[in-house]
Amino acid sequence: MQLRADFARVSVPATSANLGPGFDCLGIALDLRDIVSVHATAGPTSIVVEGEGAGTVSEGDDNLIVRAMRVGLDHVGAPQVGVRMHCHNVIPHSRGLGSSASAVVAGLALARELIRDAEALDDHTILQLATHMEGHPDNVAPAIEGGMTVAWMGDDDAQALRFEPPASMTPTVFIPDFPLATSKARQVLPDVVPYRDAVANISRAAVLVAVMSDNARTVGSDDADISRWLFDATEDHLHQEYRRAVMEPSLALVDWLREAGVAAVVSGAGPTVMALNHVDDDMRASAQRSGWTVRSLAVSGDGIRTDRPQRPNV
Ligand SMILES: Nc1ncnc2c1ncn2[C@@H]1O[C@H](COP(=O)(O)OP(=O)(O)O)[C@@H](O)[C@H]1O
Ligand SMILES: N[C@@H](CCOP(=O)(O)O)C(=O)O
Repeated sequence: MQLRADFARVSVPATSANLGPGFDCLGIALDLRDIVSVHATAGPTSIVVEGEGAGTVSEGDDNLIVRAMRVGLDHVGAPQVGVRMHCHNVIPHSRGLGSSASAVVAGLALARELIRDAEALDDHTILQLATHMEGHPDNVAPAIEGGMTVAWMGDDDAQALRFEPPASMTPTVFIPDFPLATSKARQVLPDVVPYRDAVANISRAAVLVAVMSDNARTVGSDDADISRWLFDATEDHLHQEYRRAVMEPSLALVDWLREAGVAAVVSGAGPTVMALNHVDDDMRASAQRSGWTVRSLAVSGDGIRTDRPQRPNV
């Protein structure tokens, strides 16, 4: 496979996985984007990181975006190139907002922009490669396609359905000042769970998809507003409680918000907390006083965005 271009720029959204009961399955894209540009050069790798991760993420060939880009180029048999990369990062790292999935998807999307036959790295192929790198498909699916996604592992490959959540939905995220690596938050999960917990999660996750896809109605009721089920639909028994010990403040915040009727969940593997329905000003202010960064983020209808500027500025 030959290269088509020697410059590419893409942006990829933050994502929030699980949404409570949909462990390793449900995800939503949020309107917070990392922008990455790359020059293919003959020289050695050089990376400039601005914003999140500046001074901490690798600026060499083991940088996650570069690794993903190389996976993409290898997959299609394209030549490896020297890399001059610029990263403008706004997605917080190790906070449960899918920064690593966004980095992986950005690298693969950059590879697609550089090669002659973009179809060889279509969204389905990027979903496979990115899921393989991440280990689970729930963040990468909305990072690629935007909106809300249901992703699962088939016998051989990852699959995902995408749909548009209600236009009125603007999640609120509560971002703490402490990080938690996803790998660490996965280590505390049990190998087996009680049957009744699995059943509870299946029902909640199914209700959540119905509520979010905005075309369901309550059986035996004339009330067309099903958003009142959002609270029940975000109840989880599979991962959040098991993770309490590694993010006590996050679970305490979830408890506090839920006691007030807010449909709050741990975002991804935490430690960010996300609320799917309204959070009043007093609650926001109170959380802020306790050190949480509180932001309302619209759902991003787009996943990967590609920008083909006239004059590259790497
Ligand atoms: N934009 C990026 N560029 C390079 N590496 C990144 C980037 N974003 C995330 N990473 C890597 O992924 C790690 C965080 O991944 P993870 O623990 O899965 O948390 P999360 O994906 O929830 O933010 C960072 O410490 C960093 O090594
Ligand atoms: N299903 C995963 C989601 C991890 O999301 P992240 O944003 O924390 O990387 C999990 O719960 O481990």
